[in-house]
Amino acid sequence: MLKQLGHVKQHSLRAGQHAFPGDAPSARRRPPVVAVRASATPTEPAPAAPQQQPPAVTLDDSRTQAFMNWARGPASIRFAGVKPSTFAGIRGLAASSDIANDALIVEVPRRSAVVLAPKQRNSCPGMVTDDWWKGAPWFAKMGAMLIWHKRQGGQSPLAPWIAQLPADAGVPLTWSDKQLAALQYPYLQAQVKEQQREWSGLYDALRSSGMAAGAAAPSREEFWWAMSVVRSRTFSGPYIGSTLSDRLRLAGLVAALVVGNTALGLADPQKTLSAAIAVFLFNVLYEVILSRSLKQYAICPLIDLFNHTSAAQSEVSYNYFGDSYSVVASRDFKKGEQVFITYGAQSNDSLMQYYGFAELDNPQDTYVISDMLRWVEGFRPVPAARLQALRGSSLGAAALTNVVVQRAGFPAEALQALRFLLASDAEAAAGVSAFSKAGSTEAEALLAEALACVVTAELAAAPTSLKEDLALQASGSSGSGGKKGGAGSATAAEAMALSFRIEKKKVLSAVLKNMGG
Ligand SMILES: C[S@@+](CC[C@H](N)C(=O)[O-])C[C@H]1O[C@@H](n2cnc3c(N)ncnc32)[C@H](O)[C@@H]1O
Repeated sequence: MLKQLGHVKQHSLRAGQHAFPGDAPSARRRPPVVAVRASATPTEPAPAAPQQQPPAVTLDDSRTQAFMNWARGPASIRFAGVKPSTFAGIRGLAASSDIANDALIVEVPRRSAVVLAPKQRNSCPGMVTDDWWKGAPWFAKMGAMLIWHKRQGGQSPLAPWIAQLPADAGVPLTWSDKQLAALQYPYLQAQVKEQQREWSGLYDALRSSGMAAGAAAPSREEFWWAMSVVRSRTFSGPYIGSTLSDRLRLAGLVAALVVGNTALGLADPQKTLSAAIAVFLFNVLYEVILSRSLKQYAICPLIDLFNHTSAAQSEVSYNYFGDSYSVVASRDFKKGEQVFITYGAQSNDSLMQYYGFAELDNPQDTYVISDMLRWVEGFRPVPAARLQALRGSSLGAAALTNVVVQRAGFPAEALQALRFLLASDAEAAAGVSAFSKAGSTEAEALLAEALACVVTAELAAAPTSLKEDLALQASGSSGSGGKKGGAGSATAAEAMALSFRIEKKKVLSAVLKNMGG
């Protein structure tokens, strides 16, 4: 085993999109949840039964061998106890020997990672213009960096890592409308359409004014591939402006100035020393403060082979003293087991959109009801004046749009809006603000009935039931007769869409169960 990191200053990094709250669909921000019935104790999702892990099949194709030789050779990646393997066809890292809790498993020096620091200069010289670089979002810059390295071929110091990247990230971004429809989930379908528009815009901007003179533009497929790879493999965390060696250099420089000043008799030695200490401390404190607000992004070869489970506790950390990224085991692993890390608390919506898979019984999963008002109207027509009053209130109709439902219940704003809509004219005269808390037993019973109707209607609107989907999955078919193939193929997309919609329907069924329905 490599040395343990217990005493070393570390900063945890998170999977890419977490760093950008503005990037994250609002659905990923979990609102406070309110049980739909005051009397009902919301049941937490039952702890998932330990799942039978598929056996590890060691990967020893020539690309993997070249990559591992590069990792332990020129890239100076330190690793112990893990090896690339597949598990039911999915590549990941298996324990090659027993691993003890707290053991350092992988450590990647910064120079062997693809890193984007704040205000980093154009890192694709001769390929993109400085103007494009300044205005592009982080994942487009890192995508351009991947393409830049790819174009360097064998000249790139990262060539063996680039060569073994997946040819298709398998995310819904590139799915057909039919495949997107198989998600049976309007919220994510809308998110993916929005992403397609955004990424098309980024590509058009790159083509129209972003390429340096004489450089050929990548194809749209290549640019989207690079950005998808980036979004599914990047971790982000606080940015530390200087490494330890930078700081030691600064301390050396300050010390030299003090000695020089004193030797030449230019100033009072006591004052010079105080000023030097102040300069050094200011520099250190400035960077500590800076590191809280600035982010760095990193794709770390080998670490990027860890798959995710929300049950794992290991995260990627930046190790300041070693200027490296590392992963430490958060429990014991037996030889042959898959070693997972966590990409952070993520619902299946973001796992599906940016990583192309849905986690079974994901405790972080939610269900976003795009248009709750539609189902409320089905339960009981809402007078136009009442709706008008809701729209004009501080809550607004947004309280019933993209409503994030957790297994334990509905968000407080949706409940408040619904109580207001269901109230009698006399009660509603008090205004929306009077409905933030539970009302009379009868009013709450009516609310629970309306919510059960909403959930049932959302489930019924899906073309297939949970039972049918489970039967389809058990039969080994994804239901559309797509052609067979690996990740990114029609069959893989349909199988992913099927497992995703099963998980979504399980969330809604749990909501109904928690309501006593
Ligand atoms: C950081 S990479 C992990 C290594 C990846 N499996 C590979 O072969 O390169 C993230 C990608 O791995 C896959 N992945 C990660 N965790 C997974 C899981 N629990 N189930 C299925 N696929 C997973 C997804 O395709 C995701 O986009």
